[in-house]
Amino acid sequence: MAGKKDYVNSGVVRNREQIEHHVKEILKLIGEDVEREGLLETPARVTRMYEEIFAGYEVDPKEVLGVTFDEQHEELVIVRDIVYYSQCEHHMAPFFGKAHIGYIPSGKIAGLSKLARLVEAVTRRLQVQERITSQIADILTETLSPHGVMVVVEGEHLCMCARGVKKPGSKTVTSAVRGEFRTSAALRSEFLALLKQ
Ligand SMILES: Nc1nc2c(ncn2[C@@H]2O[C@H](COP(=O)(O)OP(=O)(O)OP(=O)(O)O)[C@@H](O)[C@H]2O)c(=O)[nH]1
Ligand SMILES: [Zn+2]
Repeated sequence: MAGKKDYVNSGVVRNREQIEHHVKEILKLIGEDVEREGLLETPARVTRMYEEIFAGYEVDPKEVLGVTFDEQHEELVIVRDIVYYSQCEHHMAPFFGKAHIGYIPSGKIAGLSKLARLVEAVTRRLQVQERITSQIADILTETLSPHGVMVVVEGEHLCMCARGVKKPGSKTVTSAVRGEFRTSAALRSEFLALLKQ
């Protein structure tokens, strides 16, 4: 089912009425007037937004890489600057940034768009950045059996900007290395150098 179209969270669609009801209750509990004009449609809007931002639950990330091609290119492939939006599982606040994926194929390559779809599948959920990073690396390793994988994810977390410690502009960078990237500092440097170009 994954990979060919953009997904909505059908669980959210099925439970639309209940979610709308609970959003309305929260609005009341924070002291809002749910009858004022600007808020009348808000529970429905929030629910429609959940359909999109939690669409990843509908996608098996491994299936996204179901279509691969046999190709004897055993050199570094990088897709960088893949923009993602996710929700922190601690506060349900957005975090967003860019994911950079590099791998060295071993006879099998992935369609380039599928790497971006993989990022979508793992980020459109409640997440932590570290797990996003390692899931991408592990799923690529499992599905393509490449010589190596390196993933770098950059993120800005609104739960650290708008509230709490209030440090806007701080960036979190996470990386995951698998296979030959683990043992070769030269490969890791090549990947990082190509990210800067
Ligand atoms: N490691 C990691 N931490 C995250 C991520 N997103 C949010 N957090 C952190 O999750 C932690 C939750 O800490 P708690 O002490 O339970 O929650 P809190 O009282 O709201 O913490 P503060 O944000 O420090 O006010 C915070 O330190 C957040 O910065 C993430 O992707 N990775
Ligand atoms: Zn948070």
